[in-house]
Amino acid sequence: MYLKLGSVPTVVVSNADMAEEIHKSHDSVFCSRPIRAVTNRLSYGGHGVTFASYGEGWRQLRKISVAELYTTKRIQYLRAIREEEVRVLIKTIAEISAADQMPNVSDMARCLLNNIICRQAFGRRCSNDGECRRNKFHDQLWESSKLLGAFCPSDFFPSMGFLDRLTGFHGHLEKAFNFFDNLLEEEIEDHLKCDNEDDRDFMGVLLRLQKDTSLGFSLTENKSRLSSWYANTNSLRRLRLLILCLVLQEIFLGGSDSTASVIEFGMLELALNPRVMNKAQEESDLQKLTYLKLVVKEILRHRPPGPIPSPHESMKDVNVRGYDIPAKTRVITNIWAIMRDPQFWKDPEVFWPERFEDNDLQYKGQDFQYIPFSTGRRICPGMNLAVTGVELTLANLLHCFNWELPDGMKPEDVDLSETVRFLFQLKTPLQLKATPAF
Ligand code: HEM
Repeated sequence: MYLKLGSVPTVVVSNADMAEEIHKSHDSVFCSRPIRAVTNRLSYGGHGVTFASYGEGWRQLRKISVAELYTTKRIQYLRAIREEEVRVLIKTIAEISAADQMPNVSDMARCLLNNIICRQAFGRRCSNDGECRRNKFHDQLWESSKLLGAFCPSDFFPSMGFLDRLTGFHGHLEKAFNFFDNLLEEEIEDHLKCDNEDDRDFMGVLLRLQKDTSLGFSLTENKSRLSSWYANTNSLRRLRLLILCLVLQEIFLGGSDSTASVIEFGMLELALNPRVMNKAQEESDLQKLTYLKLVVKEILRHRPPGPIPSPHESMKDVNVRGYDIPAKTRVITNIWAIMRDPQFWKDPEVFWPERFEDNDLQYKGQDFQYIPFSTGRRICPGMNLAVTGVELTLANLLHCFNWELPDGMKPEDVDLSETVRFLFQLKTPLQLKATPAF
């Protein structure tokens, strides 16, 4: 579908055939990102991985982060952190249910992920010791996520940037992202003071890398733009640190709430489908978790946390199936519609993990009817980290507790409405009754 959103030409991709055409046959043309007010601020003028335009800087940084942060070896290495944090979550839920209260699954999933990501990134938790309850990151991440998905006038009328100031959008943006700037600066200072440049956490890896002059990526070209945000920043080393730490910021924004949403929606679907919950709880081979893996695949199909990922942009004029698409056309891929297309999916509205039993659909973006992590050069690099964390968490929640809707509540009474910001989240936080299983 071709649209003109404001003054911006836009193509919406909402079926698997077209996704293959755009993200496979013509991926080299469509793998860039448009410059938008919010992502420009977040990425200090188009740096980092997630919001950078396609080019040498993006290629290098993506290659480094995939090789250093998202490998199977590193996921294994971080396993102890995930397991410890899930234990804290289980202990907190046990305390809440012992006090005859109901855990707020939505808040707790976010808290769990904030702690896991914080420890993976900086080597420390963001909650009080020994508990998994709402913490200061919740509101900040929520605010940033809201801004990433919010209507911003200059995104549709790029020549009218002044509207962002008049509407107050610019001020909100500065306030929200100053939090991350300060957090990252503090963490860098702390790590440098401790001379913690080993590979225990992502920050340690990045500090090692930024010293490596053989990497050959130039982080200096946009120094003037960066300097306007960092008036005191004039040393090259510091600039390199800031850019590399953007990768950490992206891990927070990309990895925390998205993974937490899968847990939130997963528990919702299981509470609404006791047959599926019982079958997953009865699974005997806890090493393989064959059925739970199908459940996670179905959660990601039925309720993908990023239903409409950050847009791509074409880098030159191109002809796709007879249609001329000019350079700088924005491409929005509607993952949600693709994964509910009745042409590929039987009863797409029904939550039915068994649909994955007889096929070999994988997350890797090769099967264009199933792309919860997108596809092509921009495919989510954190998918294995995310899936491992979701499987571990759900397996423990189901193994340790029986879960039910609150007393007297029927499935049809549950508020299923979602807010779509940058990510899908439930409007009303999910509260469930948890009874210890032993
Ligand atoms: C279940 C959880 C997750 C889902 C469903 C998800 C999904 C996605 C999607 C749809 C994209 C957009 C790709 C595109 O533009 O075509 C993306 C990009 C990205 N994700 Fe994830 N993600 C998840 C977890 C994570 C985690 C845990 C991390 C890191 C720790 C992460 C890091 C990133 C990064 C850095 C990008 C930008 C890639 C680029 O532009 O080159 N994500 N993700």
